[in-house]
Amino acid sequence: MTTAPESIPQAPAEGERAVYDAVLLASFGGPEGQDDVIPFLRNVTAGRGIPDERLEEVATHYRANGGVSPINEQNRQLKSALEQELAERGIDVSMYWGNRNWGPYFTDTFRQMHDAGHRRVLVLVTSAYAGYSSNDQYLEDFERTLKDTGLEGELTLVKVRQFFYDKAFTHPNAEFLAAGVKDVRAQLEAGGKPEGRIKVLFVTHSIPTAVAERQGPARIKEIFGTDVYTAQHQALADHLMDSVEEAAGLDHQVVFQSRSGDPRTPWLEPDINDQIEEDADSYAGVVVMPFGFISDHMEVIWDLDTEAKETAEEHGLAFHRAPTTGVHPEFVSGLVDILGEYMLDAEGRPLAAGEQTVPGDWSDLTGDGGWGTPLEDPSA
Ligand SMILES: CC1=C(CCC(=O)O)c2cc3nc(cc4[nH]c(cc5[nH]c(cc1n2)c(C)c5CCC(=O)O)c(CCC(=O)O)c4C)C(CCC(=O)O)=C3C
Ligand SMILES: [Fe+2]
Repeated sequence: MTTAPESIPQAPAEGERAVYDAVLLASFGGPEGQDDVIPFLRNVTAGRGIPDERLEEVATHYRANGGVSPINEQNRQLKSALEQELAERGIDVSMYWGNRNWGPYFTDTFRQMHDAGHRRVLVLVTSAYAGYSSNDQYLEDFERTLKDTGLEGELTLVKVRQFFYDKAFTHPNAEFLAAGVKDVRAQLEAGGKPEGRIKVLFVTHSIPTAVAERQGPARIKEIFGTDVYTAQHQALADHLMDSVEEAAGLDHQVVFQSRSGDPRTPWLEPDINDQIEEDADSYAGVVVMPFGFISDHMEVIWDLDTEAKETAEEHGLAFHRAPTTGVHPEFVSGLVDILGEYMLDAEGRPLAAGEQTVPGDWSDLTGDGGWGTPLEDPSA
């Protein structure tokens, strides 16, 4: 079992505990109609050497869904659920929403917040893990947006910590795992294979191995024997398997989806489809846990509900795709607890606190020597 002896979350840094007047929900963004699809994909891949054939292929995933990604509607729902939870707790703060790749863009949201008189903004990013795409790239976006809007020195932004190790994220996922195992057991029973072996596949977004290798700190690489991006997922997967009774004795593995970029550039493996194929002779069913994501956006519904499901069916495996945290009540209230670690009341006390459930020292999960050029095209 790969667990660190100490449990240390990332604490708010000096000066990050303050009185805030706005909370920004910061996300990826997605197209909302057929005409948006290609401009959106160009925004996502700007200057990063994703081949046109790959863009065309990804476009078909969106086109099959009317050119609409579910992600924006999911973020609207998360924003209103957070607003409701904040109001119920009497926390007086205005909520905003902005995206990296589609409207409402950060530039518009930043101006809107400033026009409304807000100066100290607490930022919640819709990614549970620390990594270049899920953390640092957002910080780069915020810096560029402050420059572009001339709001440097006017708006102060503080991004809250990652939360894959917090009850906000682990409790709903534990519930999903238990339900998934029960469902696959029921499917096997109904199919006359009650003794069939079940495997739990924990799936997350692949990233280039070179980007993963640049991330520190070294202590985590030593404990887990892998890169820090994978280690965060491994720690949560192990924790869920340990804490969910229904999953006792089952095999599990962290696998990856949605690789892109130049085919010659190595990305983290195995791909979920390859792993399902490899496991087909040894197992009767799979529980797929998309715990790399917080909502059922396009990458989840395409790569898992379409592709991975087909792969499993081709090989006669029972299949269950677990939900993502979405607007699960424990997720929403747990996120407000985490926001509350940073927000001080009139007496200078934090309004709330999250709770670390995955053991380990998860402080300071950044790129050790800088990220370099994370996604350079080897053919360039
Ligand atoms: C780690 C990670 C997360 C998880 C953390 C997080 O949640 O933030 C994530 C989330 C998402 N990725 C998404 C969509 C896309 N990602 C792409 C491309 C890429 N993702 C990468 C990494 C990640 N991505 C990387 C290293 C690339 C290569 C180029 C680049 O660095 O940009 C591309 C380009 C086309 C292609 O797939 O090649 C698209 C369309 C959507 C929206 C889905 C929707 O519309 O519902 C979401 C939430
Ligand atoms: Fe992505």
